[in-house]
Amino acid sequence: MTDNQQQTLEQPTSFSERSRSVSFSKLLSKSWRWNSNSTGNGSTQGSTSSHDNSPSQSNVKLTEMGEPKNLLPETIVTPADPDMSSRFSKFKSIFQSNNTSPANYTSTASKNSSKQPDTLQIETKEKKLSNMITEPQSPVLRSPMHAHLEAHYHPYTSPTSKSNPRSPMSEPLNQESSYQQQNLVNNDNNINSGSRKRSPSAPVLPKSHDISVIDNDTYNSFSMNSGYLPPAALSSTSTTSSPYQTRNLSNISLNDIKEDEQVNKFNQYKSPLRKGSSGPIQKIVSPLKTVSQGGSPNESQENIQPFPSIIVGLTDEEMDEPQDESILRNEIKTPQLGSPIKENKKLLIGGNKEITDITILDFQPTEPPKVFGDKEPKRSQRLRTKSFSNKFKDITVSPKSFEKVRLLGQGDVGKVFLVKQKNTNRLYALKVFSKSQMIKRNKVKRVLVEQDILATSNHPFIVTLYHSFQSEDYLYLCMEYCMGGEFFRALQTRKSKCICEDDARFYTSEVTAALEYLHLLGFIYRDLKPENILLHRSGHIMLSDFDLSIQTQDAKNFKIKSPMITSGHNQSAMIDTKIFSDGFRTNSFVGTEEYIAPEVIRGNGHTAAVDWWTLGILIYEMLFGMTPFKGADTNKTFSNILKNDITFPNNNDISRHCKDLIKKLLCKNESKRLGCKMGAADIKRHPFFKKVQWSFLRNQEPPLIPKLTENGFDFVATSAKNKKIKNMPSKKSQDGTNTDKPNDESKIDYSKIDISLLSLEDQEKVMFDEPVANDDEVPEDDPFHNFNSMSLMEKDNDSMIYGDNNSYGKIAYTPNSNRSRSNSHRAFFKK
Ligand SMILES: Nc1ncnc2c1ncn2[C@@H]1O[C@H](COP(=O)(O)OP(=O)(O)OP(=O)(O)O)[C@@H](O)[C@H]1O
Repeated sequence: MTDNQQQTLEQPTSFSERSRSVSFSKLLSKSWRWNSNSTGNGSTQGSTSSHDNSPSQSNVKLTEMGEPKNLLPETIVTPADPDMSSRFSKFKSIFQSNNTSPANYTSTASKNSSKQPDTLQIETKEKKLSNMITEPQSPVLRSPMHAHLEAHYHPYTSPTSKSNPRSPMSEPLNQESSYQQQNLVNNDNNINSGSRKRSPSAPVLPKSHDISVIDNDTYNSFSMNSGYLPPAALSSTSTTSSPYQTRNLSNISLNDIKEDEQVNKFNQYKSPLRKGSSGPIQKIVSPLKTVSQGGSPNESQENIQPFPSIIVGLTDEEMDEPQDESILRNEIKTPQLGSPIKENKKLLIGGNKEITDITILDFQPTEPPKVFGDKEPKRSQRLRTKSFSNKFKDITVSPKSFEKVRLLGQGDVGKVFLVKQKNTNRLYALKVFSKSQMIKRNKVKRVLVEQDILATSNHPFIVTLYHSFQSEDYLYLCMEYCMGGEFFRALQTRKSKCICEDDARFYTSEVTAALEYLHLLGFIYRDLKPENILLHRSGHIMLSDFDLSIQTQDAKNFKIKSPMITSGHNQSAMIDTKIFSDGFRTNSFVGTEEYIAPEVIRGNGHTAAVDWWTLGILIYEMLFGMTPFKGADTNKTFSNILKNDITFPNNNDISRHCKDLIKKLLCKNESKRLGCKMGAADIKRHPFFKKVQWSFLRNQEPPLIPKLTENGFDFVATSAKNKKIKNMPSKKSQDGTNTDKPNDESKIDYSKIDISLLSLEDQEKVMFDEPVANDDEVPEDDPFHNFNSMSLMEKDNDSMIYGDNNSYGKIAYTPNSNRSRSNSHRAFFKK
């Protein structure tokens, strides 16, 4: 299809107004509490949804689940505990004060948790329950996201920020708002097309929410009181009339981080979708003990589970079978290193009969030899003992090794900077997370997952992690700089906001390969969307942003010796990737509104099949410039996702095979969806990909090549300007005194500085000035102890060198004229 032809496609009218990109996940990290004093009011602050499909307009008033510090702000104060004398004690204390649920984080944290918060927690929950029963009307759903957003975008007018001064987010978020606006400007500068703005990472939400949710003839009706939808789903059922809702929220990623609670609810409730279901149908296991740092502080005592708990779905027959308890706990009884695991038939491989070719080796690390005797540093072995750890060595850089070039993007707890390594001139994308923000918003486990996936991955279509390290106040992930930025932006530069089928096939095949790889490692990505696909300077894709992903099993313990190779296809071997997540379900509410799979909305647990659903939406969006189920509001979108059949704009240019692929990926029944049998292999075998040479994907000519425009960012000038600022900013210690010291790091005691009191500009300076904290300096009871600091071996470094054709400049995307001739196996060998 030519570009001109593309212009004839139906243009979605609302699309130009749509802005998107934020993951709900980033915002719904906390649970909810019933708050009769909530500032929100459905009748006064925004109309409730008139969603006509709602059978039960049950309304409730919820607010962010009170962290203890919300209720008792004084508990935030760093306690004068002699055990907390380390530089990290302030985070430990914040962490502990946030952590009311002992099992959620480290054992030490739990030991130190006071009883008071727990009591409050329980009382709050009881109140919530009783209110749910007794208070029938006028609910307003208020979430941390609302508070965040109102403060974020309307710092002067936000009722939340005014009336809820104890919100942990108000102050920092108000600070952030200007930054984000600035960031928006930066982002806008990056593209020539201004037709559809990308929202920053935090969306504006309406001030009131209608809790009525999707009525679905096919899938039953639910209401708030049914408890079927997780709070995140409910929260996202936004109304449209709030003055605060200045942009569409459809691409906010959803994430109720409280996976443990979700799991428990899920475990207890009887799904209306399961005919004949008469009791709990899942068992909970927690195979990821290594990632057990996170979790919500808001769990009730009885719901305590180490994160992330994974639901293992068992069939009814399986439920009747007596289960070996150790299997249910996912324990692997393998006495010797390297011994094949015998007959661990169910949980490892989901009872799939076809997996007999798989031999799984136990890579459970043995105790590392103690070369230091008693003085062995107490550093975390989380990543160091993984099979891929020989890719890494001890950290070789620190924040000071980098010089900021510019801000690339911003999430709610992290900022991504383009940086230049001072001594090598290499360019990187440095993602910097504020520790205090992560603790306050329960994102600790998320960043560990992200680090895990990035460190584990070694794939051409997954962004490379070069260094990860921490300072006292920040965590750093130093990644390959993807010069082409977001694929979303590249799409926006096309006149029709879409690309032709052939080009879509290219991107789809690369995304499929990346998902296949992730699934092979046991990860479910869960947040596929054009915003999370970055473009390498070559034009190939790079998946990024893994903080919503989940590991379905502890992949470090398994290695495929002889993977099942499927036959019958005309080219490269197909691996059954589904076995790596087979039988696992998790019920977090994660994803992005327009991309979210029906099973996630239903709150019925989901599997790796959600990634194939999102792939279907992605293909659709690439081809038609809009997503297929977008509604006027979130309710409608969810309703459409659950009920509507897929329809295509009237366009004959899209082939039958392509439509068939989309239809099969967007099958609402996940057990019939393409990919449900053998994962990626099912997708790769679809006729749409008939001509795709899977083994040669990275040698194909990409359709769009990012090119730097002439008027690139003037790094030299900026750099000179930065150097003029010689002194460190004025700093206030936590007791309020001005430390006002010059930029002499040896004299700055960072442990006494409350970074959040600094201006954003000054915070950034600290980001690039703090000394690195080596792993053995981070106490075992520090919430970030398990964030390993490591550097990739130099030989693997393929990052861009600063100065290569203004590699920091503005980007344009040029169609690749070589593409049509070169995308074949033969053309590759002719070169
Ligand atoms: N490796 C990279 N190269 C170039 N740009 C990047 C890179 N990583 C991230 N970015 C930019 O920074 C933005 C934010 O990054 P990322 O999505 O990882 O952060 P986040 O906090 O998870 O944000 P979000 O809330 O949008 O998911 C991205 O949308 C992208 O524009």
